[in-house]
Amino acid sequence: MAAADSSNGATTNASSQAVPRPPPTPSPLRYSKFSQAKLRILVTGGAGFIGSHLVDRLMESGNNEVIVADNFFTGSKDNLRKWIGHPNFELIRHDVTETLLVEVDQIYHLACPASPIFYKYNPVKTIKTNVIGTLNMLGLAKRVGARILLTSTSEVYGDPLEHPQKEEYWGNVNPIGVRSCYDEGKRVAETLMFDYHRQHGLEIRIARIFNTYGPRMNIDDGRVVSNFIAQALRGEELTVQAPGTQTRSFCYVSDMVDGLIRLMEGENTGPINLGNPGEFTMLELAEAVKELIEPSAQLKITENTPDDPRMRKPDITKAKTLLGWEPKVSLREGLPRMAEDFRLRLNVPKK
Ligand SMILES: O=C(O)[C@H]1O[C@H](OP(=O)(O)OP(=O)(O)OC[C@H]2O[C@@H](n3ccc(=O)[nH]c3=O)[C@H](O)[C@@H]2O)[C@H](O)[C@@H](O)[C@@H]1O
Repeated sequence: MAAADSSNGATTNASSQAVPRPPPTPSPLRYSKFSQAKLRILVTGGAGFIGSHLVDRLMESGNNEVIVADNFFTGSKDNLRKWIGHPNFELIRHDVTETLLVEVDQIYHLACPASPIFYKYNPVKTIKTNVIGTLNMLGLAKRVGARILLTSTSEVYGDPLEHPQKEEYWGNVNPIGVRSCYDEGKRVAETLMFDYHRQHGLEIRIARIFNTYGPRMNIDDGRVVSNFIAQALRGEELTVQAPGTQTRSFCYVSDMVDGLIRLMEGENTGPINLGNPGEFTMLELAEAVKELIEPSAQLKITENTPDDPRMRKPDITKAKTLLGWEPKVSLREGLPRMAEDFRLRLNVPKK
């Protein structure tokens, strides 16, 4: 009986009452899965376009501590301004090609330039980011027992010979082309995820993201939606790359973030396509921007780049059935919201 009392700290021994108890030792694992008080979540690339919207959602829940690691190559501190100084938030300038030691429960691994002009700018660095960066994050996940989600891409399907693309399709990718640093890099990253899963039992999640747009995209990002909107607002011609009949399916960023969180929280490893199945030619997109944002805009056909996929549209049956997810925001709703953000950042008065 006495032993039980003592182990509960309820001993009546006078001498032990006289000794003050030491304060509890602060543990670096205080908020980790060992206590369940709050989830501690690492977001690599969290200062980027999709990353920063994801951070907003994770922070707004109030149940998480969020650590962002970003090298600011394409991301920006500005995207995270409202969280800097918040007790549940930390921002680390870090390049994922170097190892990182942090105690976390979940890792959203987004870090990698995603716009073709940026990922082709330093292709060796891009493939290092995808391969070494993913290896480093998997090593971290293994060490601390974290669940890890990789944002892969529709580019793993290359210039697809099946339409729409299902997750079972293995793709049609040029292994030595100018896009390969990204496409093949992400394919290897997926391979690494599954090898760590099979060999070490890691909890993995893979999202294959299709073209995503919305507020906070870099104005000079180079991708088609940001180009067309910036051009329309600046009174420039909309540069439709030839032939203009190539298609893409555009997903609004809030829908994408919702899909990523559902995938992380669910039970399926993926890969799972996340994208909006609404499919448009680039000429149709230019016409929509013209109609919704700047009716006087002119179109200009320009030269295309090598290996540009001729069509792309996700089959999202898996996301619907396994995650209960489908996009809510149509292109016609999303374009004006993004244009409003660009208008403010470009300081263009409303007409
Ligand atoms: O936005 C994305 O989410 C995707 O962007 C790129 O894929 P891509 O589809 O080539 O993106 P864009 O550079 O926006 O090109 C889309 C289409 O628009 C055309 N385009 C691009 C820019 C432009 O000014 N005009 C124009 O017609 C391109 O020729 C291409 O056919 C990346 O490679 C993907 O990984 C990424 O997921």
